[in-house]
Amino acid sequence: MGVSSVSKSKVITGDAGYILEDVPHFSDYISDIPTFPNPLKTHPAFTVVKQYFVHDDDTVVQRVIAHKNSPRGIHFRRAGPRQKGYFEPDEVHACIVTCGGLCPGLNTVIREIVCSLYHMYGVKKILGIDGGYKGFYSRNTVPLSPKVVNDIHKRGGTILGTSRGGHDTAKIVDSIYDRGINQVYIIGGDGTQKGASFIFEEIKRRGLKVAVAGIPKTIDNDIPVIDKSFGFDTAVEEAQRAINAAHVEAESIEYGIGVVKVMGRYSGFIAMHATLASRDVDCCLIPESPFYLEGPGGLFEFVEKRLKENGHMVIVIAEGAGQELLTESQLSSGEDASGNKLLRDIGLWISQKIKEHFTRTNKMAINLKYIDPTYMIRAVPSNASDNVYCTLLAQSAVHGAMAGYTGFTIGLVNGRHSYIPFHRITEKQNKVVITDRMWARLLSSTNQPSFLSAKDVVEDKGEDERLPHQMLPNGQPDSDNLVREMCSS
Ligand SMILES: Nc1ncnc2c1ncn2[C@@H]1O[C@H](COP(=O)(O)OP(=O)(O)OP(=O)(O)O)[C@@H](O)[C@H]1O
Ligand SMILES: O=P(O)(O)OC[C@H]1O[C@](O)(CO)[C@@H](O)[C@@H]1O
Ligand SMILES: [Mg+2]
Repeated sequence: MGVSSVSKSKVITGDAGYILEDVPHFSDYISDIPTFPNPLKTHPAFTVVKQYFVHDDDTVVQRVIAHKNSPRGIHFRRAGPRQKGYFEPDEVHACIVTCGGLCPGLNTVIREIVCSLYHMYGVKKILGIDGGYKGFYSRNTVPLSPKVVNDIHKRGGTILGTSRGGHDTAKIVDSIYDRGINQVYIIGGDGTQKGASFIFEEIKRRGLKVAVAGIPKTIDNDIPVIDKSFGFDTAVEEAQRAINAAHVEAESIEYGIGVVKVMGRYSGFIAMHATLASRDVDCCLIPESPFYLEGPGGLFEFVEKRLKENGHMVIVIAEGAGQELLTESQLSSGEDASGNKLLRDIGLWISQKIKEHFTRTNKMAINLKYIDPTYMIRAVPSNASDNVYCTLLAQSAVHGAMAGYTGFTIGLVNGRHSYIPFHRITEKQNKVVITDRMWARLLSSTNQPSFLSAKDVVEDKGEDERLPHQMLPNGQPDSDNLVREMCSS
């Protein structure tokens, strides 16, 4: 097969400002590649469905709000089954790997990739890679079949195991080649998808007919472009249990304070949504919204006020919040095996600070209970809606690989499953935009201070410096977040 070079990003333009940010396809770098009719054409479940196959020209718009004269804007290729296949079922040798932290729904995605390959396309050779990326070159593989994965969606975690670090592109691609694998399904967060992109580039460089499909996973919901990541709904639901417990503890005792820490290294989505869902939370602290403790408009003043008014309060804090308050020596040093910065337990820190404040000022005898449910939230099986979401993600990934697409991540864009080029989801992180309506809704629901105006005066920081994530490098507002915010309005 002939190998030709392809440009890094595949952009196709059309009339009226239409832009398609397309994903790579085997035909971009392998010539004379044979095609086959999609076996779903004769599958009893699908033959009755009108227009089951996605039209080759179907694309999904990124920004749904448009003005009369606005350009049509960025689109992604619509996911789904194609008439033409680039693999014969018995030629396929697929593998699945899970990397990074745990997230509800991992097992459901594994299960549904296996079942879609097996039951829809008749693929029988499917392997699990044990223990994340390093498992490609340091562990034995696990044979997967519908029987093996039948019940796994009822369990938290990942039956394949996961890990951080150990991404060695050359060794991984050698292992893929040596094992004769030609479809690689990679489930993981931003780091994992960066790793998947390197694997794809190396496979393309070697001219191999191997499809690389990413399924984005992150409990923090910090992957851009997509509407939300799987497991996020489950995490928010599970966080309610901890918040309820904190509320029960706090309201049962005089001047009770419940502090709950949830995950969210750089993005406060779990904290924000759990707060909005609960209505028992008095104050939500997230990484995107700097806060301060002392003085007018500070956290201590608000805690005192709320305790005087209600006799108790609940604080939800994301693990990455308040890092700017820690001194150099207080910041946890070191990184995990993937190079992610290790964070100090901010929930414990803030609890101590509040206790010290009330002891020092002798204003009221508070009773503070600190609950850290972070790993409990992550370890549960996915709820019903996440299960359905995981199923569709898995099916879309399989349809894409069978149709010869590669180097893509599958994701929901404005409610439609789409194939998104890796670079679009790895180039930045999705964050809560605190000047958007959703954060305003939270502030109006908790009636907590925004902590902004006083800080502006004290530190006189420009908006761009304080909230760099709100602007793209070109100075334009972050349209991904605008879209998301608009969708939620
Ligand atoms: N820039 C990178 N290039 C290549 N591989 C990477 C990169 N970043 C991370 N990886 C690899 O991806 C895997 C998972 O990365 P990481 O631990 O950062 O988790 P993640 O996928 O971001 O998930 P999460 O942060 O949601 O837990 C690791 O094996 C790591 O070596
Ligand atoms: O499993 P570990 O290494 O403790 O990772 C914890 C991190 O993983 C995540 O759950 C997902 O990135 C973060 O919220 C959290 O900071
Ligand atoms: Mg990550």
